Amino acid sequence: MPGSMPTGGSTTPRRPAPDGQRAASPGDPAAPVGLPTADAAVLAAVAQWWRRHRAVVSAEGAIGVAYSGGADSTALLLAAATHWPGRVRALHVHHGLQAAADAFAAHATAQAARWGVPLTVLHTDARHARGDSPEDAARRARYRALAGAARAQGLAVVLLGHHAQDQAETLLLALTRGAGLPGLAAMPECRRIDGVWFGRPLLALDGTALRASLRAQGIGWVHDPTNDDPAYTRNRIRLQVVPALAQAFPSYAITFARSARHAAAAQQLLDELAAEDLARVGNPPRLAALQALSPQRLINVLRHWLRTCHGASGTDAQWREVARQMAAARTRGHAIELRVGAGRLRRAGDVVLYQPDDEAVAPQRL
Ligand SMILES: Nc1ncnc2c1ncn2[C@@H]1O[C@H](COP(=O)(O)OP(=O)(O)OP(=O)(O)O)[C@@H](O)[C@H]1O
Repeated sequence: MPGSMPTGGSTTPRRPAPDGQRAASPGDPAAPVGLPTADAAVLAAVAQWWRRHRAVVSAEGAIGVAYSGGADSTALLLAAATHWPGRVRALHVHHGLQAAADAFAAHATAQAARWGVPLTVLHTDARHARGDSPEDAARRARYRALAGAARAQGLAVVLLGHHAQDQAETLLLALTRGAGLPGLAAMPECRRIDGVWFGRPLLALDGTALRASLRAQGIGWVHDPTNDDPAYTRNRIRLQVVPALAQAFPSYAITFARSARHAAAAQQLLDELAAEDLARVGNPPRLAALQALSPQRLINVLRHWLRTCHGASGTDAQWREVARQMAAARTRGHAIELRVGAGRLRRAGDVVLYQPDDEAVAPQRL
């Protein structure tokens, strides 16, 4: 694994994990040696997360842990296996993108075996299309694979190892893209994707403390060298922006996480308002009812309608133009036809309709 860090607790899978146990050599199905003591803060975070969300996620089924072999998911796996003895299933995604992926999978397999946790390696094709971000393509492929495995294994939830610094990075990344509230809300603690619940119990925890605790116990982890590549925006944020931020504002991760929670709460209110407004304007929405709303509220309900009923989204500029044209359409003959996302929003008499691009050609195919 090129570029891996030989210092501290992180390790290349080609070297034995410095955990005082058996070496994690690829293909070595290490015999279970029992669990070391889990970090108290991580254990408490897992227990609190479960108390908050157990009523929503199914109380039945095993608990999945998305285990990359990195430090954070290692700490999470240990805490989960301690909290739910015999009930945890580890899932490792082999992205197939770098030569080291085999070694990551071998390390994860050996570590899970030492702790007596069944692990499944999921192979994905995470290559990105032209113009698509490689990070986004890999993330989408990863969640698809995790959700598919969770459904196949009947898992109650899949837990992820994101912590407070990851949350702050996500917020900063959203700012660099000019995101709206959904982006500023960053990563939720609990979310359903493709019919599967995903949970992030460690979002309030300090990642540095988490690593220090693993190191103190001699528990090893793998370091993905692509995390150091400054070609990726997230890495530049972590390697260049965050150190300066942490020096000037030592509590930045905690306060940023609080801001993300405020944004998430505000977005939830906007969604509730949009659902109420949609019930009032109808589906498809009536133009006159839309015109009775303020421009921002009109955009809010149409955004919600497009997302929930058509799985589509538009840009800021497109929505501003929608609001402008709807306000201007005061006569019966005033046509509206606008591009929004991968489709068109148009007036049909008293209502507005959305026609996705792929549907526009469907009648010719039939
Ligand atoms: N290859 C993978 N297989 C399974 N889960 C993964 C994988 N990559 C990431 N995850 C999950 O997503 C979380 C956040 O991803 P991130 O890219 O920050 O991971 P990492 O830095 O490689 O590993 P870690 O977060 O464990 O230190 C991980 O903690 C883990 O739960």
